[in-house]
Amino acid sequence: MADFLETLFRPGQREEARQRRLAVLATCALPRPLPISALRAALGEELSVGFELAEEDGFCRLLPGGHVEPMPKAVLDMAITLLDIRIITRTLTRLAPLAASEDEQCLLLLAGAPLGEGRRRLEAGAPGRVAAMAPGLRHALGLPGELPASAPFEPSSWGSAARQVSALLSVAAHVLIRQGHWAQGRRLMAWALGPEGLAGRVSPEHGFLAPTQVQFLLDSGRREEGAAFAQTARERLSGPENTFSRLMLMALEGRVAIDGGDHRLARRLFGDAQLQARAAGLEDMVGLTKVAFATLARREDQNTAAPQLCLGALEIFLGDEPFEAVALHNLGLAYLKAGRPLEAQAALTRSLEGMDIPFQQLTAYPQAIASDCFLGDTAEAERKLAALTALAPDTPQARISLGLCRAHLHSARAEWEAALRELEALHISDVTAQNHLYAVPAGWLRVEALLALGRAEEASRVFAELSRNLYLSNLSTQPAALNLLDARVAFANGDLERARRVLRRARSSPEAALAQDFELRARLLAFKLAAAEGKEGPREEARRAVTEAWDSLTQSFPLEVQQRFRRAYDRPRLLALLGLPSDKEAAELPYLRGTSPAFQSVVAQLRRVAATEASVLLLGETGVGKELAARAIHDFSRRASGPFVAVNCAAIGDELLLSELFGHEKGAFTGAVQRHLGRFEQAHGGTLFLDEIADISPRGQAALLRALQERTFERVGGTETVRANVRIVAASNRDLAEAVRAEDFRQDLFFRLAGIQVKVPPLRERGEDVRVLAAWFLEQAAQERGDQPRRMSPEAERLMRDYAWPGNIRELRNVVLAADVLSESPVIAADVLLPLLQRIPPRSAPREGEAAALDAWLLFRQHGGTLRGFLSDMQRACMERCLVENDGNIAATAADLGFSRSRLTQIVLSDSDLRRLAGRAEL
Ligand SMILES: Nc1ncnc2c1ncn2[C@@H]1O[C@H](COP(=O)(O)OP(=O)(O)OP(=O)(O)O)[C@@H](O)[C@H]1O
Repeated sequence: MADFLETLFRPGQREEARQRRLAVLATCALPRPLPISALRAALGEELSVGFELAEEDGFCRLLPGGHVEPMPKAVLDMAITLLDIRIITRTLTRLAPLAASEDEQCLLLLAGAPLGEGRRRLEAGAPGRVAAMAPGLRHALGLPGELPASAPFEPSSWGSAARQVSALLSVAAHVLIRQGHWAQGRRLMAWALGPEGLAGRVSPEHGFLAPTQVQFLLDSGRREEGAAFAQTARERLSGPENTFSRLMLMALEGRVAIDGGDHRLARRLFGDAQLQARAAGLEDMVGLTKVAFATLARREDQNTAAPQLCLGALEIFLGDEPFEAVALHNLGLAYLKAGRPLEAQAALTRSLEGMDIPFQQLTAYPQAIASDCFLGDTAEAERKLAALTALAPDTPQARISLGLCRAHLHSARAEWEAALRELEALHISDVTAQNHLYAVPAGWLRVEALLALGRAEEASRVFAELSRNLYLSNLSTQPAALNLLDARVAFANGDLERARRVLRRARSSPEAALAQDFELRARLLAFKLAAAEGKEGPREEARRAVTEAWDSLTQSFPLEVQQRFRRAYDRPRLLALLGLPSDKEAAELPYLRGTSPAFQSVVAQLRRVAATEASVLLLGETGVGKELAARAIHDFSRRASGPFVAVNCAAIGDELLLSELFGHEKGAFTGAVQRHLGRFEQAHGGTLFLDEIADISPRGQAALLRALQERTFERVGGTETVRANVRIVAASNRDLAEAVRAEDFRQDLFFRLAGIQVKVPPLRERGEDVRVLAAWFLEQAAQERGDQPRRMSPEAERLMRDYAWPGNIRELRNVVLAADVLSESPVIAADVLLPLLQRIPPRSAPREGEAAALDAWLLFRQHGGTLRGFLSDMQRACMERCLVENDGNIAATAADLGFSRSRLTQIVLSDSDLRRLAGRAEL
């Protein structure tokens, strides 16, 4: 799953696409023709093929003599929209040294980083023309100083360079907006365009600014203004050089049409835009129209088509990070709608990496955090909140977005009062009221919080406000979910009749079946309604339906997600509400079975250790369930919502172990094509399970010890010190203390790991558990078959009870599953089971010929140590016996034992007891 999108990104093609855009940006920013060699020198090898590709696509002209000609500004939108903001600022700053004059240089610097070096030079009062521009720029950039009396920019005084100046200042405005400095960006844009501002003169020259302007208006909730402007701009930008801008505007107009419920208009606009994009060879635009169609498909509940369209767009957007992010974001939303929350979470999380435009980030983060919270992954939600806090500009929108994220987190932890406080603070803001991207989720969460707090009347008021604000103007958004909320509010207010009616309406909507937990919530409400009526029949039926909905919602989740989800959703409360016996095992750790006192005492120990942060060492024979015990420690602990990462130390060769544990930097060794995060970093906020720890090499032991002592480490090939907050649980089926004595394992590392030791007993000491576990494995097999579980016959049970289970639960599981497959009847007979237990004979009724093996086995069991220790003791016992039988004669004993005389002499000499038994004359 984690890699499901990887295949879409082909590094080679990404690079070419990026170079081409970089070349377009450089060509547009040139004040006059410049040699390609100078540009390459300034921008580095990054542009080895960029200019040729840009020329092939008609975005740039190469003059004889290897010069690049400046391009009309109309193509600049391609570059600015499709490049990462960091690349734009770096490129323009690098071009600055190529400027012929101080003012040109200042302009390039200003365009690249409007609040950086260029601005500092202006403040210092650059000479010449730039100095003359200073008052206007100071005003536009919000610097203190006198306001210019009238429009300060007069293009005519700049002659032929005016276009250049205005374009570069517009780029600067664009950069400001993308960095989140909206007010300054807009002021600068208006000033750069002269007295009429953008709205007054959408000339082909400045066409590239129109989509940004529209996007800005839409994202700040001014939809009508944005749509009107998009239409005017599109009509004026009719020339072929403005195709990209025009198509962008069409896509944006379509977005407004969707929001207004006019799907036909949206479909026509997207269809036309796609046709024209194909005709003009603008592949990226084709990708964008696919995303637009996906939005439409999502709204129309085409839950298979919507993700497909986004995946198609992703394939086109090779190398366009910001656009890949848009496609991934939409993919996430499509998966949410299609009831695939795990995929949604992955796509939404990935999308955040490539987003560099604040207004996108500010809306995308709360959505991604909501998907984490739904799955109970509060650790991930917190990580995102911290990232957003670090990057958010200090604007009203950013404050709202952060507040919304915090409210999601509070709600996920059932801290309803705190959630409500956050939401009420948002509610008073004008920006929230204007912008449905914030108003909808905020209103929704408020209703949920009020319902949870039992403040039904207020919930009703807030709900009315929410539906009035949003749904009267926008009927196309989630009617089923809204109706369900409406029904829940009605029920809370005691209006059962209305609750029933609205619930019916909600469930009749085709979208109802899939959306997140809609079905579960709807059935829960139906149950409450039936319970309120007091009729036992419907009540029973509704109760069964709720359990079924729960199972179907959670069945596709991996184990750890189920754990988190269960906690987040509070299943025990759900069960209590249904009046079902609280299935203790299911509500806690469903995967850990066993009723024997020996096992229950281990579970109690695991619970106790889980409450601490100490390192734990799990000991026990192979297959006793050490990994499961480690997982249980994680799930019982406060880290449960964080990751659980397991590493089998024996399975990884020494050379790979360090990079596996600590990660590596790109280029650290052959094949290290990318930075790779090691298991320590992957387990940040959670638990790292080191299995088979006794098999770790001395080098690995030293590195591990350092990481545990210092709580920091470096990635292989890197110098940066990395800190990961992990709890370590290690396991071994060898006696680790013995390994320390034999100097196979470092004592200092042993003490670090074995803060607390827990011994998991072998199955043969867990009596009842054999039967309990066998029944559980049979039940699982039956579930997979979709059938009734088989049972063991009493003889088969006896056979299992008497068997020694050297491979413990793993062996039991394999045997039971094999018997399940082999058995033709619903009751598994002893003769089906017996051949499966033959590998090592059972303790009782040994069969002829196998008695010796059984003796050896029993002797080994009595010995109680390791096999190596047992064999060496056996060898010694045989020698003693043989020496006695041969009256201390070394030659005869050696012959009996199959040793050479000299080897036996050597052994006997090194052992004082044996020496005593051997005749003195012999040695
Ligand atoms: N209490 C239990 N309830 C249900 N299944 C169990 C239990 N304990 C172990 N198992 C199952 O037995 C198998 C072996 O368990 P696990 O891998 O945790 O053992 P281990 O001690 O770590 O083995 P090894 O030492 O070989 O690594 C797994 O399939 C696990 O799911």
